[in-house]
Amino acid sequence: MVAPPDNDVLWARALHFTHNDGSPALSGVSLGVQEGEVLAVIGPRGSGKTTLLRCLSGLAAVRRGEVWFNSVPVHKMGPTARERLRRDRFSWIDPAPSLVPELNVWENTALPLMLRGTSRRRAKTAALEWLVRLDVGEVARKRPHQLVQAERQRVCIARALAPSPTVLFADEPAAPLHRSDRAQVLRTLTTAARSHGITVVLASPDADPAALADRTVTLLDGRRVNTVHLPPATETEGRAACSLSV
Ligand SMILES: Nc1ncnc2c1ncn2[C@@H]1O[C@H](COP(=O)(O)OP(=O)(O)OP(=O)(O)O)[C@@H](O)[C@H]1O
Repeated sequence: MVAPPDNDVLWARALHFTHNDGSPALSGVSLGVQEGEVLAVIGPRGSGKTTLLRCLSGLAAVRRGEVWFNSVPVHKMGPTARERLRRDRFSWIDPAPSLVPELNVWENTALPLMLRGTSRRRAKTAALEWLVRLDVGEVARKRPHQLVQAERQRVCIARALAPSPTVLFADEPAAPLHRSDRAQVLRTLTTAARSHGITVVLASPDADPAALADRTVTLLDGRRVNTVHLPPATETEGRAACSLSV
């Protein structure tokens, strides 16, 4: 077994992944992510971006290939150890916002901090700061159902940044936003991550985030390729963006 390079916070080698129904998702992907780097993973729908992020973050168990986090072999961890790793070191943003309906916005944002042992008071202060930064400070006391989709997604982004994770996995984080909001939200996310030294792995079906990233990796049919033709962002917006009208 070859040890990963010292300056890579994440490192994957010859990653293969097949879904339970036999659908192939990754076919020998290798990559390294350096500490503090913003890495864009781009590729068309179904190219394996989500599966790659799930494998790197320990959400999906790796059966063939290796994933290392800070020289720790994630591929050898059991489900409990991977869950602890995700709770303590990683954050995740889904393309569609998902919040706890019974909690208000600041409580949702503070939750990951409290799960990591931060006091409620300190977690609330941090949550409110991040909500203001994401332009949703004024809805801090509302419940998720009182927000529009774009606001809920901004809350999810604040929640992911609030604990200052070592790595933030962002799977199409701007998908539910109007096109005019996307660049601003992606810029806020990447700027905030850089100022806090957070490593970001950001998946996108269009090339828009590449301009904000330090480096771009392109996937096609579960493999890394050098270039791929991607349709303009307007054609890749999909269902989430269509359902968002304020
Ligand atoms: N739960 C699943 N069961 C079976 N096949 C799946 C599952 N999830 C994804 N796949 C398949 O695995 C391949 C990679 O999917 P993945 O979601 O990782 O790609 P993606 O690039 O993130 O696409 P998208 O932008 O549509 O989310 C595709 O062929 C997809 O149909």
